[in-house]
Order: sequence, then C-alpha cells, then structure tokens
Amino acid sequence: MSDALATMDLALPRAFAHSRRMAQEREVDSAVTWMAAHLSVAATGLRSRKARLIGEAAAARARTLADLAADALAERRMEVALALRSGGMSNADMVDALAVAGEYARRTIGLEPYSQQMACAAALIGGCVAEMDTGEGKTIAAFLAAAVFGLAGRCVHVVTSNDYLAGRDAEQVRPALEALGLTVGVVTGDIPVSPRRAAYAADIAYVSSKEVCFDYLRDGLADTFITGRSALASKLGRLLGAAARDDAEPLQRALDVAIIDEIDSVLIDEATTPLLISTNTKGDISEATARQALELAAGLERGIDFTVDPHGLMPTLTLRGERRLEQEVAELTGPWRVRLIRNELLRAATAAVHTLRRDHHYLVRDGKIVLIDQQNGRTMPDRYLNHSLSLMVEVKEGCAISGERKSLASISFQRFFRNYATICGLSGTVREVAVELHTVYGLRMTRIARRLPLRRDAAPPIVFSDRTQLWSRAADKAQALQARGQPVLVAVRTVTEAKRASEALHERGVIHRVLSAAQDEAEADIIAGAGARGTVTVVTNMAGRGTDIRLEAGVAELGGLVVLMCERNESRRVDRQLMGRCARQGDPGLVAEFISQRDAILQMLGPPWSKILRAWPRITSHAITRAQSICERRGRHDRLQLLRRDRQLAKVMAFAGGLD
Ligand SMILES: Nc1ncnc2c1ncn2[C@@H]1O[C@H](COP(=O)(O)OP(=O)(O)OP(=O)(O)O)[C@@H](O)[C@H]1O
Repeated sequence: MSDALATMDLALPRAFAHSRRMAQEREVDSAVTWMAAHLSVAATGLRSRKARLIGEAAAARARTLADLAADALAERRMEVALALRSGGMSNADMVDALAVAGEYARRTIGLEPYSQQMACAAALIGGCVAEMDTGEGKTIAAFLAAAVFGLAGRCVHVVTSNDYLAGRDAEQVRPALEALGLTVGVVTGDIPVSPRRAAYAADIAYVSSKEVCFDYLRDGLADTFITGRSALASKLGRLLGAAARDDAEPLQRALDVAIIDEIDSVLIDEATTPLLISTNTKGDISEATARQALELAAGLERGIDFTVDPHGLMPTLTLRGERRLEQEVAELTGPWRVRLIRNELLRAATAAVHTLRRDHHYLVRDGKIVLIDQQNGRTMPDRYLNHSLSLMVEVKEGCAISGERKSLASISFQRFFRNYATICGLSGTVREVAVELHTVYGLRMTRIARRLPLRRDAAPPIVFSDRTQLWSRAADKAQALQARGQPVLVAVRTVTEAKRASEALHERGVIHRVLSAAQDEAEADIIAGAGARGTVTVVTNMAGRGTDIRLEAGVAELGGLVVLMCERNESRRVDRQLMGRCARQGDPGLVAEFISQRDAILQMLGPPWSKILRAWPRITSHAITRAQSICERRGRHDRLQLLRRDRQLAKVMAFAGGLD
C-alpha cells in the first residue's frame, strides 16, 4: 500500500469519528447527515458561480428584448411558456424565461432586474436557499422566480413572514405578473372564505407563513367533516370545518411550489411554535382559584421558593417552595388538595407574577392579552399561552377570561413546509443556519454577490454601566444627528425599552416616532417617513425584516441612514437584519452601537461574568456575542428535539392507521 493510501485509510475513520462526535454535539441525527450538510455548504461556491452565469446571460438576453414591440414580446412569452411546459426547466429555457419576465418588469413597474436578481431567481428555481444581502432587491428576485414557475404552469405560493409584507410585495409586482398573463392572489388574515379560495386559485398567491399553514389545517379539518369517516372526526370537522369552508371545495389548490421570503425566520425562528386550531371551552379552573394562586405566588421568592431557567419562562418550585405551599393551602379545598394540580397552578401563577412581563412578552389591547413575538417584535393576535398561564395573566391584568382552548388540529412549520413538491427561499441571513436548513429540509445554500460594494460604516461600540446612562447618551446622539439632518433608527428589543427611548427623546425635545408592537397599525406610514431628513424613529426588531427605508433626496450626501443599536437580540441574524436597514442599494449608512452592562441577554452568562465585565467593560460586546451563540445553540437543540418528536409521532401514527 502506498504511503498516501495508508494515510487515507487512517484519516477516513478519523474524519468519520469526528463527524459522528460533532453530529452528537449538534444534536443531528447521524454523522452522514452532518457530513452531507457540510459538504453541501462547502459546494456553495460552485452553485453560486452557476447562478451568476445564468443571471448574467438572462440580464443580457433581457436587454435584447428591450426594442421588441408589445405583440412580439407577447409571442416570445408564449414560446417560453410552451418550452417550459413541454421540455422541463433546462438552463437555456430558464435564461429565456427570466429574460422575458425581466423585460415585463421593466415595462410595467419600471424596474429593470439586475443580473444579481436574475441569479438569485435562478438559484430559487433550482430549489436552493439564496443568501442575498439586505436591501439588494429580494422582492424582485422572488417575483422573477414566481413568474418562471408560473409560466411553467406550476402553482406558486410566495410565502412572506407577515400579512403586511404579503400585501405590499404582491401589489408591487402585480402589474408585471398580470402582463405576463399570470393571475395574482393575496391571502391575509382578514379575508373571508370565498375570496380566500379565489386568491389561492391564482397562479401566484402571496400569503404569510401562518395563513398558509392555518388554511392547510382548516382544509384538513373540513375534509374530515365532509368525508365523515368517524363520529369523532365528523364532530371535530363540524366544529371548525363548516365554519372555515362554505362548501366541499378546499381553500388551497395545491402545495406545489413555496418560495419563502425571509426563509430563516419562517423555517428556523418560527419552527418551535406549533400552529394549532382550537375551540373554546369553559375550563376547569375558576377565576377565584386563579386569584388565590396569584396571591400565593406573589409571596414566593425567586431563588428560594422557585427557580427560573435563564432561557425559559416557566419556573420550577424548589422543595422548600413546595413545602411552604403545602402549609399555606392546608385550609383550602378543591384543586388545592391535589399535589400535582396545586403545583401546576402555582407554576403558572408564578410565571404570570414573576417572569411574564407586560409590554415585553404581551400587550393588553382592548381588554385582551396579545402576545408579542420575541423574534420579530410583532404582535401575534392568533397565538395564545397555554390555558392555566393565559388564565393567570388575564386575571392579573384584569382582562375578560377567554376560557380553555382545546386543540383540534396542529402542525409545525417544519412538517407543513415539507409537504410542498418544491421549496426554495431567500434571506439576507442564511449562512449561520445553512447546515440546519440542509439537515432538516434538504435545502442547499447559494450565495448571491452584492451588486455594488457595501458602504456601511460601523462605529466602535460604546459600553455603559446601566441603561439610564445609555438612554441619556443615545438621546444626545439622536439630537445631534437630527440637527445635521441625518435620519436615525433607534433600535431596541422590547416595547418597554421603546417607551424608555421615547421618554429620553421627549426630555431632550427631539421630535420622533415609535414603531413597535404597540403601534403596528401605523407601520407603513412610519416606515415611509423614516428616511426623510432629520427623522428620528424608535423601532423594535419588527422593523428588522423586509422593511425598505428609502432615503429622501440629499440624505445620502449627509451620510445616509444611521442605525443606533441600543439593545442586542438573542440571535445575531436578527441584529444583522436590523443593521441592514441602512446602506441599501449602494447608499451610504452607519451602524453605531450602545451597549449596557445590564442588558437582559448578558444575564444568561451567569454571575461570574458580571464581575468580569465590571473589571473589563471593553469585552462586553464579546460577552454579548457569546450569550447570543448560547441562545442560538439552545434554539437549534429545541428545534431538533421537536423534529424528533414529530418524526416519532409520524411513526406511531403510521402504525395506528387512518381514521376509519
Ligand atoms: N432592479 C432594480 N432597479 C432599481 N431599484 C430596485 C431594483 N430592485 C430593487 N430595487 C429597489 O431596492 C430597494 C430594496 O428592495 P427590497 O426591499 O426588495 O430589498 P430586500 O433585499 O428584500 O431587502 P431586505 O433584505 O431588507 O428585505 C427597494 O426600494 C426597491 O424598489
């Protein structure tokens, strides 16, 4: 055996053992999956090159169509559609189809797609996840891919992360899609059944991830009712299916192609929240019992009677806490006599009193509790806490009691999106989750180069010992920038911090607007003005994705938009998205960062770190990055656990058979 072969013989098992160890550490099912994912990420360069070549060819071909008369272009469109439908999607057909779609975009909406947008569309059509930097024009790239799939006769869902973006993106590209002979539908939460079905019947439907998933569940429930396979099934179906559907037709035509915008938000950040359709029942716990539980919980001490995992919300009663409780409820009857129920009630009440915070985890709107999404800062009117927790929070806040929701059907995004024949997607922040997207969904990443060099400056972070000092300096900075006419986004994480920022700005007399979950109705209006001269806007991370802030004329000359980061998020991707609001499309921009040593995220590093940071404040920024990577690792672990449970459940279901 040659030396080289002998070395390989030793090296391969070692490499495999290493992969297996890494797979275990990263909670991936097998070493082979882990290795395959890494090989796929390593091949990103090759895929990116191929996409670039197709993009350049399509952009050049589109320029040759510029002088064609409308009739000739329409004929070209017919030829392209015919070729796609009869011969499949060869590279040459893809180039032709992208060129035609691009030319229609130029004629109808006045935007001539760049070769990078064509390349991004080519990657999407190839079933990849495209990483295209923030502000590089993903709406048009998604439109191009949707148009080509549409011309090929496929049923396309362009999935966005919320209703607002679904409506906005569809309206932006509707003229071009319609000129291409394709119908466009928009599905949002407030649309009744018939127009909803009509929107899904369109060639291209723009829909938020939640709506498309809920409608799938509704169709499933209605089917159960219509086919009436068993007494239980028809009862459940009747409860919801009849309300969701006025006849036997399903809402959704097919789950064929999903082009998922902000794919990391949809498939990663939202993956652990199951979507469920539920019905309201009265519930077993009375309001009086909840009140007693809250009073008892208020007397419990953190660290002595209960502990709270720094990454979670639900407390765990200590032995001492349990004993104390036992003595305090000795005189009480009913649920208080049963240890399990008693502890569960007290855990929920303790969470309501000590961990769940108003304006951080939830808002009180029109006498109801509305949850806030911790990832994107938006309200989640269609999501609920589990029954005992929601009862405790409602009683604590003096809201009407909503009763217990019994789940009728549920699914996770992870399982739902795997039903599509083709999934692809795009985002500005993919690389951190590329391995996970490959392992879980089999998606490969393609990186799209920037069109123009990035002109975003970053000022070194400034560290403060507490948030009062931070807000005082942040208000000074905003005032100074406003005086020189430069617009500023003051970026925070929570509604509470947005209020503190607003108070600090008021004290300095700085005119500003606030965009947070508490003011989400005014979103479009606030965003439209955020790039104007001297505008100060306080934003939570709800402005972090898909928000296009256009600069007023003359603002670029002043240095462009400034993003003043005053609070870091748990995920580095969310921070990068917020930073991406400035320096878009070749404009200049600046990111300045103010950090407080009291930032909530630092608490998860534990007490030794606060001492270290007091001695060396300079390393605070690194400490935050470390805390973020701990959060991300935990998130990954939770998602893979959920996926395993899902798979296990699917196996059990397979053995249990159908509903008959
Ligand atoms: N081909 C084009 N020609 C001129 N302007 C364009 C073109 N494509 C996109 N734009 C403009 O670029 C800006 C950014 O586009 P868009 O919001 O789609 O970016 P994005 O990549 O989705 O950003 P984000 O990652 O922040 O969501 C918009 O104002 C859009 O009108």
